[in-house]
Amino acid sequence: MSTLQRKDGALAMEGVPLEEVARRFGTPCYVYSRSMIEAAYREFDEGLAGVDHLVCYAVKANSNLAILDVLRRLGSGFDIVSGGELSRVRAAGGESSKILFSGVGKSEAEIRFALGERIRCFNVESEPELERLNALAGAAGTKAAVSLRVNPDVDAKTHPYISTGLAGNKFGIPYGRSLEVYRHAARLPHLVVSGIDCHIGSQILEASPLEEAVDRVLELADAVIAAGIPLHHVDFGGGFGIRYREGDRTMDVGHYTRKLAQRMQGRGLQVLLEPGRYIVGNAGVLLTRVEYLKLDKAKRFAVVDASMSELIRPALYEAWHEIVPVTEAPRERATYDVVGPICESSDVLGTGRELAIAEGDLLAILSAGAYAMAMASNYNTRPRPPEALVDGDRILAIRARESVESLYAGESTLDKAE
Ligand SMILES: Cc1ncc(COP(=O)(O)O)c(C=O)c1O
Ligand SMILES: N[C@@H](CCCC[NH3+])C(=O)O
Repeated sequence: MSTLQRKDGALAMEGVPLEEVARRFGTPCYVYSRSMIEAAYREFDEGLAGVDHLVCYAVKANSNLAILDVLRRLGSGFDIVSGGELSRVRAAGGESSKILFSGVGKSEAEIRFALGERIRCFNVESEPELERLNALAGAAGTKAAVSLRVNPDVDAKTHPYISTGLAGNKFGIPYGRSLEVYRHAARLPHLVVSGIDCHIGSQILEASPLEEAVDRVLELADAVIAAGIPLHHVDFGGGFGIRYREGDRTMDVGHYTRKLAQRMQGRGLQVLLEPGRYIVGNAGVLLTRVEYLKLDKAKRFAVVDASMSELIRPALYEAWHEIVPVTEAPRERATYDVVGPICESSDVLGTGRELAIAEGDLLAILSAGAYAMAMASNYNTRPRPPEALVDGDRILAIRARESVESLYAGESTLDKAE
């Protein structure tokens, strides 16, 4: 929304008309704004300026190398959840000493890789993971820095699929067992206890659950320190919600972080956060063209060339993304379900949208910077779209469209199978 301005009826991102991006790269195509990404990162960094802190961008939201590079240049750390994300952060020049490794299912190979890269900290999610990490660090002749992800049992008041901090979720170590697990971790020879972390969910729009989690985590941090186990940092995770729909409220990140900084003054603990969506979500759009306008009895469909393969959020969470024509033109206004070409009834990008459009028109699906390309698939053997970054009045191609040949190659593997 705020990434875009309309000039003479045509939508532009920073200084670049979106029609020009579509002409250059075709559709569907993701487009991101560098200045929006930088501004969102700075809200966290400046809010926490009063305390020792590190903002660790959650790579899962969008792992494009150019975006990682933009953030690295600002001093960002990175929260990763796989060996693949670790490779990408390293390829973008991200420093190992600023990488956190989260996730409930770290494989042996991923742990070995991360130990070899000497990352900053493993956010451990279970007791068996603690044992595995200790054994692998010992075998590698090193010590692993660990933080325990505790499950504070706080209701994030978000969609149940993206709520992670309630008892009964698969994430983290139950709050009540945490102190005991800290005592055990401190005795393991190949681990160094470094911090404590939590993450209660995503797309959180109220500060109160986040603040409740801070209370719970700090209470536990005090108990851990009192038990003679020194801590270096506290990591309050990510989850900061963005505005998807005109009129929706949004998190006041500046207020939240300034309050948090005040609260952490004098504690001697570094503050870490892991925002993903807030940094890139509103900074991106998905461009798509109308293929057909179809009337089915009483219902009108706008069949576009993007689909749930490029933006699965509406199908998965019934999420709302604004859909707007890129160029305003005198057209008949009607109400459409905007759907893609995929053979699933859930391949819907928006329902009941009032639009003045015609076949061939270019549409922008807004707030598609986070969990869009990152969750894209090749379902229906569709090549994943290109990505472009707008930087002032420049358009940078930051990932080409996936090669059609590689997807369509009709090579038989039967006679080659071993
Ligand atoms: C451990 C962890 N940290 C950070 C994030 C980033 O969340 P968000 O994009 O909502 O800020 C997630 C995803 O929910 C996560 O699981
Ligand atoms: N992918 C989800 C959020 C999950 C966050 C990762 N734990 C979304 O698009 O909203």
